[in-house]
Amino acid sequence: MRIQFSKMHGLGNDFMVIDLVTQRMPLHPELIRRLAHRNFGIGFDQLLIVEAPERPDVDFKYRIFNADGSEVEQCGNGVRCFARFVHERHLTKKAKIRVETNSGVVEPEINSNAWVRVNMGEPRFLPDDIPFKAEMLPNKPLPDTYPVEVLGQTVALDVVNMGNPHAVLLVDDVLKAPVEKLGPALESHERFPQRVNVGFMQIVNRGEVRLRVFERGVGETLACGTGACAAAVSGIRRGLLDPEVRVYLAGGPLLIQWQPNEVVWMTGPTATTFEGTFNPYDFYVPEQHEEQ
Ligand SMILES: N[C@H](CCC[C@H](N)C(=O)O)C(=O)O
Repeated sequence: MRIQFSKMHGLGNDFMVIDLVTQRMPLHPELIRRLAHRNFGIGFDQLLIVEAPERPDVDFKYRIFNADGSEVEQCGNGVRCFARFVHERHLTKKAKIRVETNSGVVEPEINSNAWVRVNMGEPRFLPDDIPFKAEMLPNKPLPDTYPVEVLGQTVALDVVNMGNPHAVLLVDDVLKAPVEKLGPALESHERFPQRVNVGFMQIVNRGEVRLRVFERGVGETLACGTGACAAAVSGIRRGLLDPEVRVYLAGGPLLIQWQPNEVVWMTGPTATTFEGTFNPYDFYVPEQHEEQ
C-alpha cells in the first residue's frame, strides 16, 4: 500500500500534505507522531489532510494534526499550502475556494506567483472562546492583558482565538525573548484547558512587528500563520498597531489586515519542496504495536 504525499511549507512552517479524497489511510495519532519524526519519519510541524466536503457550500474539508498527533482547529500557513496543493493536484480549477475546518470555513485565494490571500474569519477575545480561565466582570470592557503567574513570575498576556487558541506576550526584543522557558510553561498552563500557542511579539512600529511562536503540540516553529494573525489583531485591538501589519517571522514576512468587527486577511507565500510515497504500515501497524 503506497500513499502519495507532498512536502510543503509556508515560511518554513512545514507540512506533509495527503489527499484522502482519492486515497485512503488510517489517521492514528501514533502513526502521525512517527511520520512527524525528523529522523525516523518524513518530518513536519503539521500533517494536512484533504478530504471531500461534508457540506454543499464548501469545496473541501481540511484536517490538521500537530506533530504530537493532536488534531487542531486551524492552521494559517497550512491553508495557504492546502490551496496550492489542490491546484497542483488538479483537484480544483477555482482560484478562490471555500474550505471547511474544525473551526469554521476559511477562503484562500491563490494568485499567479503562488502567494495566497486568505479570509481567516473573525477573531474572538472572550476568555470562554479561547478557552482561557479568567473571571469576566459583566459589561466590563476587555482588558488589554491578563496577569498570569508562571515560573514564579507574573506575565501580561493577551488572548485571541483564531479558530485555535493563542496567547500574545509583548517583548522588547524577540531575539532575547524567553521562548524556550516560557513557551512550554505557558503552552500547558492550567489556565488554558486546551493548551495554547504562545506568541512573543516585538513592536517595531505601527505597521511592523517581529514575532516568534511556540506552537501548541509542536514547539517553536519558523512561522505560524494563525499566530501572526493573533499577534497583529491583539496589537490593533489595543491601539498599538495600524490595520495593516507586516509580521516578520524567522521564516519570512506575512501581511495581516484587520479592523474590529471584520474578518482577518492573511497574505503570504507557499512552497512545495518535494513529492513522495510511503507505506503507512512501515511506520505503524495498530494491532502489532499496541501489544508492545
Ligand atoms: N499548532 C497550532 C496548529 C498549527 C498552527 C500554525 N502552524 C499556523 O500556521 O497557524 C495549534 O495547535 O493550534
